[in-house]
Amino acid sequence: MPHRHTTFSKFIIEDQRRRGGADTDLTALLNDVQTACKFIASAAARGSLAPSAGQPAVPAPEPGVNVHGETQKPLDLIANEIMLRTCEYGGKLCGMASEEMEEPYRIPREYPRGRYLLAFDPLDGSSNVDVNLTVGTIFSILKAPDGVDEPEVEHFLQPGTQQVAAGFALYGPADMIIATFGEGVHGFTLDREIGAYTLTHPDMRIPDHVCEFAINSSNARFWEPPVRMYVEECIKGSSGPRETDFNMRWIASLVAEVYRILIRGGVFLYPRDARPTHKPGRLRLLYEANPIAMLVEQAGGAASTGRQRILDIKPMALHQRVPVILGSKAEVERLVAYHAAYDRGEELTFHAPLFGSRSLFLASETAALG
Ligand SMILES: O=P(O)(O)OC[C@H]1O[C@](O)(COP(=O)(O)O)[C@@H](O)[C@@H]1O
Ligand SMILES: [Mg+2]
Ligand SMILES: [Mg+2]
Repeated sequence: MPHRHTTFSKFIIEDQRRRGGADTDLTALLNDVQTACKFIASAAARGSLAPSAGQPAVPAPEPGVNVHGETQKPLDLIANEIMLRTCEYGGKLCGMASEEMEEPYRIPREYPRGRYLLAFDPLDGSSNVDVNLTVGTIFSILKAPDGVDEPEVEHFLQPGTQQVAAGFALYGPADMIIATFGEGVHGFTLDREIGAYTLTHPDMRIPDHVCEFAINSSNARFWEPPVRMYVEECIKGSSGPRETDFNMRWIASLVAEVYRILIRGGVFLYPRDARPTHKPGRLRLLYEANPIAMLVEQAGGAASTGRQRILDIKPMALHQRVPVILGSKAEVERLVAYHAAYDRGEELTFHAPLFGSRSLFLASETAALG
């Protein structure tokens, strides 16, 4: 077992040796990613204060509206610039894809190119920046197909099972990195005194016991019946079919929700819904759902769209959205079973004080979702 307080860099090298294959390119790339996260952590921690003397001035473009139609926050773009500038010159990458950039970013010709692709969400939970809540950065590392050093969109469209490493940084009361390098999930806390992420949570496992669910209930009227039924049962608690009480959480920061689930179990849902914008879901496959799904599965949980294992999805577009249901395995399997029963046209039966007196749902309900 690695020694606690082992640094992130040392852990990666030891982990590779233990698993019989040093990959200095991957180690170097992961070190660039952790350096970028330190810079973003420092920028996030300064909040509305001007950049400190020691912090590199990051000339970020003016915030606008990104490819998703979302208004960008200044920190979205500062974080994006930090990721690009910190990871582009190390010689391990041939391209990057970001939530904040419509097209892939190719490594400038003056830098050597490598065999990896990096997809990232520079700042996750952006709506929480102005209210000083936990945000993060999500990253996914893939191999570029052999011979490719001018990556096109299609080269990033690999199923999540092809990821060689994935993780997220948390910028909160403590700054952390939660990562998997293909075997297990490990948590590192930034020791601000020495400026290093050190191992504090080796081999994280998602507890099976569940008493919390996370979903944005303000969207309830748009949900499909399987999701409605699941949430209704949780809300009914010990007086309902689940015979146990549940608590609800919604932080509106995927990274913070997933970290909570890694620590104390539970389930997170951002399902597809009837709104034209959310029919395919809200979260993005390449740099949100896939890296998180790899972490969750490596920690003994499950991640599904409700109908398909997320890591098996063949991506069709760089910024593709997918429904996301993840967390403690048994809960995800329960939701998958509800979706399957529903898609077979079976009636989903529950008593619905919240949704009015109707207690039976028929497959025709799906019609509204098209
Ligand atoms: O605002 P909503 O609908 O509650 O959605 C919150 C979700 O959107 C996100 O903020 C999307 O991520 P970004 O902030 O990177 O765009 C997730 O972190 C979070 O789970
Ligand atoms: Mg995000
Ligand atoms: Mg983001």
